[in-house]
Amino acid sequence: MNLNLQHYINGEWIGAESENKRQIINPYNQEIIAVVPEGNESEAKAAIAAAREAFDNGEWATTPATERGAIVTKIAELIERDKEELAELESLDTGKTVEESRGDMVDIAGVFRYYGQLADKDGGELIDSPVPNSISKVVHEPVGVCGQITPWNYPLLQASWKLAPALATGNTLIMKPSEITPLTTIKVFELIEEAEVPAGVANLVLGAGATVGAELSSNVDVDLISFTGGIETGKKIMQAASGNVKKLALELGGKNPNIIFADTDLDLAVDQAMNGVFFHAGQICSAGTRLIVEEGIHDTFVNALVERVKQFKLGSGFEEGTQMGPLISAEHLAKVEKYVETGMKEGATLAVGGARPENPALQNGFFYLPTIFTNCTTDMDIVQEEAFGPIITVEKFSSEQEAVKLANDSIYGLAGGVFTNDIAKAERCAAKMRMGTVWINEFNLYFPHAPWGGYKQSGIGRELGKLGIEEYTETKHIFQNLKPEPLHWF
Ligand SMILES: NC(=O)c1ccc[n+]([C@@H]2O[C@H](COP(=O)([O-])OP(=O)(O)OC[C@H]3O[C@@H](n4cnc5c(N)ncnc54)[C@H](O)[C@@H]3O)[C@@H](O)[C@H]2O)c1
Ligand SMILES: C[N+](C)(C)CC=O
Repeated sequence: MNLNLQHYINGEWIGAESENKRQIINPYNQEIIAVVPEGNESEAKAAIAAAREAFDNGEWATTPATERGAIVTKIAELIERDKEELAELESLDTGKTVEESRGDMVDIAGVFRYYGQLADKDGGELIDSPVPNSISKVVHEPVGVCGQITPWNYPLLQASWKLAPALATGNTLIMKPSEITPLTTIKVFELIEEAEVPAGVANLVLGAGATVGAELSSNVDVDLISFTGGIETGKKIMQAASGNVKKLALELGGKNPNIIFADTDLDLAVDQAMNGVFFHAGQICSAGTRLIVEEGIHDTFVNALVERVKQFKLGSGFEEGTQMGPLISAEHLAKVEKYVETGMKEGATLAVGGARPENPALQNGFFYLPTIFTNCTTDMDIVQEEAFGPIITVEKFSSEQEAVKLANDSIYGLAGGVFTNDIAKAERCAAKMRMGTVWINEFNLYFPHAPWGGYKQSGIGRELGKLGIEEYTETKHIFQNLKPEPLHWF
């Protein structure tokens, strides 16, 4: 593997000689695909010191935004140049199909392009000051040193949502990818180096959350922590960040409702219900795993969905025709199996799946069959909790109000969908659904221009769009008195 399997700190690749190593496993066959250094608090502290020095005494923060934007755009061009290598690395690391990874790489280059062109579009604002003979202006400045922590399901996509805006706005950063899927993040740091981002501005530390991640979250020299991952980890990071009142950006879990009205196009709704869940074996924060179906079409819809799901082809992400790869790890497979067991115990009806595949060719991978539970009720754990796998629960509703009530009965508020031909009804539902993204007659579509993030326990703040770059700025009001005179008040 032609990759710098090391940390990248202060412009240097280090760690090859480290005795602490971690094996990176291909979830399709459990083969070791790489061995990387396992960083800990000392590497994290070294990276934080490099980022602090680069921000406080370097030139990145004061580099003209146009120049920073050009460098971020250069990274996009390099990603496009190496997109096939990146896609194959991503699929090797995560098990997702290479077709999905190719789509991710297009999205990722688009994120860097979007923020590359946005970098110099915020010249601040002159305020029409109410004070005579004065100038009042508002400017946006970089936050400072940013800790960035990402999950294993979309390693480079979630990293791009953090790296691109942080660099575009003149911040310095320390990126910690998930310890189980670091390969494409390592590769993008090779491209960051090739794009000549100054040493110390962007740093990469490989390692676990409880060591490297915890240091980034608590260290007083880190000004902002941007985290994407599970709710429980997010709570730990909130606590750790409170030490120096860091700025927080949290992108957390989801249990995303997909409301199917009887007046929808059935084929469309069945097709989109699968698109909403089974990409990457359902390991998607915004997976529409909570189907809420109008009574009148429930049986027809479920039967059609079950028949389509029974045809799924599971296999290697590199094999032509594979529709679903493995789950990420043995631990995660066990978690998904536990949720299926819970669903059975709670009285849900297993309509399809509910087991590992019997295909001998898949026995070395962490495979699980696409699974659908019917006769589900909102009080069930299988309905309320994020299994983060290929499991759909189906509830019934009889009125628009009931559908929205069910959709909102959740601690989560990341995303949701509504399928109906009555657009006024769809808009009424969208207005009442308490979540950061609502799709009407679509599911799981996202692009750099629109903000992404959650209501309730699905997170704090937004990534993507203009809000995604504002997360990485502080706002300052500069007031200038043009005719200063003593007040003689005291
Ligand atoms: N909202 C979104 O945009 C979004 C996108 C992708 C994934 N997710 C969520 O991520 C979760 C799956 O990812 P995961 O299993 O990698 O999540 P996770 O919370 O287990 O780990 C995420 C990252 O946090 C690190 N980490 C773990 N403990 C830490 C600690 N104490 N301090 C600091 N860092 C720590 C991990 O090393 C990893 O890099 C799901 O809940 C999914 O919904 C959300
Ligand atoms: C890529 N995204 C954020 C839509 C789903 C992540 O799990």
